[in-house]
Amino acid sequence: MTGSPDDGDLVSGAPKIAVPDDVADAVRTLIRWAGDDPTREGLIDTPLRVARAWKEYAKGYTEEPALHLSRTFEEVGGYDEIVLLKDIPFQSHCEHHLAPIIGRAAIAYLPGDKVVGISKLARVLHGFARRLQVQERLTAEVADCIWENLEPKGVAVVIEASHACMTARGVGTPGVMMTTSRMMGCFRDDERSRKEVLALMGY
Ligand SMILES: Nc1nc2c(ncn2[C@@H]2O[C@H](COP(=O)(O)OP(=O)(O)OP(=O)(O)O)[C@@H](O)[C@H]2O)c(=O)[nH]1
Ligand SMILES: [Zn+2]
Repeated sequence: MTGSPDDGDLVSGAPKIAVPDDVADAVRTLIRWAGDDPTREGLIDTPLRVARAWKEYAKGYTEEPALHLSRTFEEVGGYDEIVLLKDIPFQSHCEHHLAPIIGRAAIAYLPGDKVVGISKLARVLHGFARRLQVQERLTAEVADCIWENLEPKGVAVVIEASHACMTARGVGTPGVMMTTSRMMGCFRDDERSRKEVLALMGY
């Protein structure tokens, strides 16, 4: 593979991965298309930075989020109520414009026999968020992953996010938030359970 693994003047920050020449060229083309000169000093290293940044934004493609749920605990002192992690910040990118989606998620489940370390719920969210997404699919993927792997009695996922494709361009509506939810099991079928989980989430 051709590319630039150890660019001398990019010495700080995260370890530098090699960037294939065609990827850097694509960024140069985009800069030129945007109206600037990719050979001017301030933009010389930008193609490498952008390419590496995209590997971070898209880190989810290199992981299988379900694996975060493989270590479960079956003995949690008879706890059989809702477990909720809320206000989980996340970042994603919309698949239509490659623009940032910045939001917060609330993820709840009513355990069956399996309970998972609480950080794992956020790991599952990030595993799906660090891909090109639409918010509806992100919401569904997180809920389905928990449903299939923890076999709980219910799963509820609510995501609120701001889409830069709506705030920084296009319709131009800063501050507008999109809300999506997915309810499964008791949270879908039983109105009291759904009300309880939504109240715990603050809705
Ligand atoms: N349902 C949904 N739509 C999204 C999401 N992210 C972006 N969009 C929308 O995707 C649509 C793409 O519409 P197009 O008409 O193909 O693209 P566009 O001409 O750039 O549209 P505008 O954003 O209205 O300028 C836009 O309405 C976006 O607001 C998302 O997560 N879910
Ligand atoms: Zn978009």
